[in-house]
Amino acid sequence: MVVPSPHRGSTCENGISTSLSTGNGVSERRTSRRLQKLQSQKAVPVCYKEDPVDNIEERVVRKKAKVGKQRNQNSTSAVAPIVVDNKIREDNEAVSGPKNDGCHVVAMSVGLTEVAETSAKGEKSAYALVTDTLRTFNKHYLHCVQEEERRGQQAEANRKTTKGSNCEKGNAPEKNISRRPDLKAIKQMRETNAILYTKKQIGSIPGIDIGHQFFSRAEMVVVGFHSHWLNGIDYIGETAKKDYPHYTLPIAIVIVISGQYEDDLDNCENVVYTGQGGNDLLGRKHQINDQVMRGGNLGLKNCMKQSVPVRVVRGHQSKSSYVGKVYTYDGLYQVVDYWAEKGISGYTVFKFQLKRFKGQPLLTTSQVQFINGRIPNSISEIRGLVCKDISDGQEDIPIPATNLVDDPPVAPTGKFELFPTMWGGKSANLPFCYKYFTRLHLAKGLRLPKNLPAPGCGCKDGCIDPNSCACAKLNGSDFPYVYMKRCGGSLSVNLTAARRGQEKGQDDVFKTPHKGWGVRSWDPIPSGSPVCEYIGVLRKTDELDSAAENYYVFDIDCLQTMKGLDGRQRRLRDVSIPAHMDETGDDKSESIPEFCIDAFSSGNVTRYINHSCQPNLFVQCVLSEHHNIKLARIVLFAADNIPPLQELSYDYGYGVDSVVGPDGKTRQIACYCGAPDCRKRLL
Ligand SMILES: C[S@@+](CC[C@H](N)C(=O)[O-])C[C@H]1O[C@@H](n2cnc3c(N)ncnc32)[C@H](O)[C@@H]1O
Repeated sequence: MVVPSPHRGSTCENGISTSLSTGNGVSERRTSRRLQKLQSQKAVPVCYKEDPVDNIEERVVRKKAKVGKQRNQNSTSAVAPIVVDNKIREDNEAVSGPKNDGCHVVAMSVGLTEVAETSAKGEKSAYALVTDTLRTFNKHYLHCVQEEERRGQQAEANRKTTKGSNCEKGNAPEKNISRRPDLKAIKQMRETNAILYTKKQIGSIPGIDIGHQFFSRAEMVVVGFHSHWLNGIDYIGETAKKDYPHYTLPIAIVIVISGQYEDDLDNCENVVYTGQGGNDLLGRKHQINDQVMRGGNLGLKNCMKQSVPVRVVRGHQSKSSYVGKVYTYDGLYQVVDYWAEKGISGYTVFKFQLKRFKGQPLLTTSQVQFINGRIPNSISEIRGLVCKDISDGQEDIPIPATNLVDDPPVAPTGKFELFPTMWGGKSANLPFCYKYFTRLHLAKGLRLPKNLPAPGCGCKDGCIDPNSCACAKLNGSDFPYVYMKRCGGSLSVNLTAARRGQEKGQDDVFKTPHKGWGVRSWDPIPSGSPVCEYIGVLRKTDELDSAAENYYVFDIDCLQTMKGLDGRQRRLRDVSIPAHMDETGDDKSESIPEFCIDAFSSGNVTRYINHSCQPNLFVQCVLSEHHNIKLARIVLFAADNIPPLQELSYDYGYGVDSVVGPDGKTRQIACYCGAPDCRKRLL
C-alpha cells in the first residue's frame, strides 16, 4: 500500500546549496556546485587533454555549455525509501525486465522544507503561498496517516493477544481508532498558525483560480477557502460583525456541491442547492429532519438580499479511486431565489437558486472534463496522436505522443528540435539516433567504483515503524514520501506501483507551443508519489562530449541538494550521512558530482519533462543495494496533488547567464513555464 505523502522539500533556491547574492537583495541561482568549484579553481589543472582550448577559464566556460545541466540542486534530494534494482546496463546492452536481488532500501536524511517560490522582488505570490500551505498540510497529513497505521497495527496486535483470554477491564483492545488523519493534520496546522487565510473572505481568494482542484475537504480548510471540513455552507457569523460592519450577518461565502443532498439540482450554470441541516450525514443522502432558517441557510438568504457573491465548489469522484473525491472551484455565483418546500423524504428543506456570474472562465467540472482538456478513454481517441507509443512497447503502459501545435503534426524524434542555433544551424543535418531505454545503461568503458552492499531493513509485514525500520532510521526516523509495504523490490516496478496503485496509469508526451515536447499524466498523481526515474546513460561528468550542447544531462549530486535545504541542514545535525555511504572519504561539502545521467541520445519519458519556476515535481536521489551517493539514482516525485493533464515539471535550477556555449557566448533561453512567479529566463 502506498500513501500519498507530503512534499518535503522545496523547489527553487531552497534546493540549491547556496544562493549567490547579487548585492541587490535578489538571490542568484547557481548552475552547479561542480561548475562553481571549477570556476573558483582556475589555477587547478583540470584535465581536458583533448581540448584544444589553452585557457583554462575558457575551458571551464565551454565545459559549462557542454554540460547543459538539469541540475537536481533545487530539489529535495532526499534518498527516499525506495528500492533500486541497480543493475545498470552497459550501453547498448539489451534491455531486459527488472531484476530484484532482494536488497533493501537505503534511506538518507532529508529535512522538511517548505516551498520557496519567490518573485523577482523576493515576495511570494498568492499562488506560491497556496502551494506552500498545501504542501505543509500534506506533510502533516502523511505523518498523521503513518501514526494511524501504527495505531492500527498496535490495535490489531492487542486484539490478537487478548483474543481468547478474559478481556479484563483496562486490557480491552484499543477502540475508536481515528480514521481521520486529515482532521488531525488540520488541527496541527491550526496549532502552528499555518492556515493561510484565517479571516473569512468574500468573493474570490488570491491564489485560487477557477478550475483549482482540491484533493480533500481538508485542503480547502487549511487554505482558508472553506473553513469547515464537513458542512456544505461556510458563512461569516454574527460574531464577526466588527470585521464586516457593512453587512447583515450571517452571510454565506462558499458552498460545496457534492451530491450529499437528495434534493440538489445542478445544471452547472444554474444550481438549485438544498440548504443545510436535517441530513443524516451517513452518506445515505436522506433528510431525517426539517431544516431551519439559520446559520448557513440564513447566510445564503442574506447573500441574496445583499447581492453578495458565493464561491461554488463541486465535489466529484476522481477517475482514480486512489485519489478519491476531488473538489473543483467553479467560480462565483449569485443567489437569485430561495424558498422552502417539502423535500423527497417529506421534511422541510430550503432551496436556494444560484446563478453563475457571467464573464468568468468556462466551467471545468465534469467527470471527464479537466482544466486543460478532455481525458481520452483510450489512445485511439486522442486528438493529435502522432505516435502510439514512444517507448515502442518497452513500458508496460504505452506512452503516446500528441501534437496539436505543428502543421503538419510531427512526432518526437528525440532530436533537439527547438534550438538549431546550438548546433551552429546544422541541426537538420545531424544524424540522430534516439533510443528509448527503461533502465540505466553504462557508458562504454565506464569503470564504476566498487559499491558496498546495503544491508537494507529487516522489517517483516511492511515497514511501519520509522523508529525500528533501518531505512527510515537513516532518514531521520521518518518515512519521507510514501509508505511501501516493504522497502524491497525493483525501483522501476515500485515506482509504477506506487504511483498508480491499482489503477491503470497513463502518461503522454505532447507538443507545447514554446517548450518543445512536454509530459503530462492522464491520472491524478497524489502528492509525494514517485513519478518517474531519470533514465539515460550513466557517464563521468568530465567525459561528456565537449562539442555538443546537451540539455539532457542530470548531475548526480545528492550532497549538494541536501546541503542546500534549510530543513535538511537542520535534520542533518541529527542524522549525519553514514560514513559507509561514501567510501572516498572526501570532504562532502566540497565534493563535486562525478557522475551524471545523460539522456540526450537515450532515455525514458523523463527526458521530455520541462522546467517550471513553480513546478509540481521535485527531485530526490535514491540509494539502494549500495550506499554510494555518487551513484544515486534520480527520481522525480509529485510535490503536489497533480490533477490529470497538468503538465509535469520540475525546476532545472539554472542560474541566469550561467551557461556558455562552445562558441563562448552566453546562452539565453526564455522561460515559458507560465507560472505566476516565473523568473522569465530558463538560462
Ligand atoms: C530536457 S529538455 C525537455 C524536453 C524538451 N522540451 C524536448 O522537446 O525535448 C530541456 C529543454 O526543453 C526546453 N524547455 C524546458 N522547459 C522550458 C521552459 N520552461 N521554457 C522554455 N523552454 C523550456 C529548453 O529548451 C530546455 O533546454
